[in-house]
Amino acid sequence: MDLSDADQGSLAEVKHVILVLSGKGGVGKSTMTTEIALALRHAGKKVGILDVDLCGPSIPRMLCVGRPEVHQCDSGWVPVYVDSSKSLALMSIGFLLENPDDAVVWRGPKKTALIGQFVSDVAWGELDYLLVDTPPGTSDEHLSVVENLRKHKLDGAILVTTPQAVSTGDVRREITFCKKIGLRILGLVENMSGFVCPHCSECSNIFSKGGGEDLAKLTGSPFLGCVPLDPQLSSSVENGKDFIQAFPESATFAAINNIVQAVMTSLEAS
Ligand SMILES: Nc1ncnc2c1ncn2[C@@H]1O[C@H](COP(=O)(O)OP(=O)(O)OP(=O)(O)O)[C@@H](O)[C@H]1O
Ligand code: SF4
Repeated sequence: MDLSDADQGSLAEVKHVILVLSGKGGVGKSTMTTEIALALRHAGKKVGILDVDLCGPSIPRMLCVGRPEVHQCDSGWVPVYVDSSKSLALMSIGFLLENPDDAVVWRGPKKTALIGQFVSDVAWGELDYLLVDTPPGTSDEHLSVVENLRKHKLDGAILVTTPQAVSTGDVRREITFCKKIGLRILGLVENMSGFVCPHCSECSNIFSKGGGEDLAKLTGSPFLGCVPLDPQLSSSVENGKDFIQAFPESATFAAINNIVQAVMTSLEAS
């Protein structure tokens, strides 16, 4: 879609916007959003994360920013910068909620209005990539995010799944959702694919592996790669530590980095 800068509002200086989706909760969508953002920053990109997961905004905890006071400027809400170089910016719906538990009981129109405002009113400034972390599933909130982003800018979606979720069909529903609304699937990520031993770094496939890749082939979607279940990743995420900075030689970082390189190649070539 070719829009003038004025039409693109606060996303005028954002080069690429990517939605991160998952068919069900707990598959590691927020973890993947965070790690993809950190890996993009590691690759020298300016990155933003918009966390619209009203029912569980977990990115602020993963990036150790707590609940800062959010300020407004003439062009909208000022995002919170995770680092002093201002190369990673975050805006979470959790920052604006007086009581985060309230959102769970809000009715659809209130959620939809807040999401609409959120998408248009953050003063991102110049960014290479904006990742949008959504609630699990395919609901009206997703449609609202997609509709609002499409008025501005939207490249496509990364779908996160686990080997078990592939077999339950959740990810198939997600693929159908994207196809129905004409949203480009940038690719599938199979998370928690194998277990990395914290003692010897050997990766064992506890659950069946490769279902994500097969499904991607079957549905004509790109497959971006597998990320193993790694205790060091989960403890970094739980403690708000930068996994990539702490374990740059790990197989898990290599896997995340391959995914990021594939996304950059696909978007920057087109
Ligand atoms: N590859 C991984 N290795 C180890 N732990 C992981 C991995 N991916 C996710 N986790 C852990 O799994 C838990 C769930 O992850 P996360 O919160 O990212 O899921 P989610 O899909 O965003 O869930 P929801 O949408 O319900 O918020 C977290 O404790 C996270 O640390
Ligand atoms: S993979 Fe090897 S080092 Fe790790 S727990 Fe199993 S036997 Fe021990």
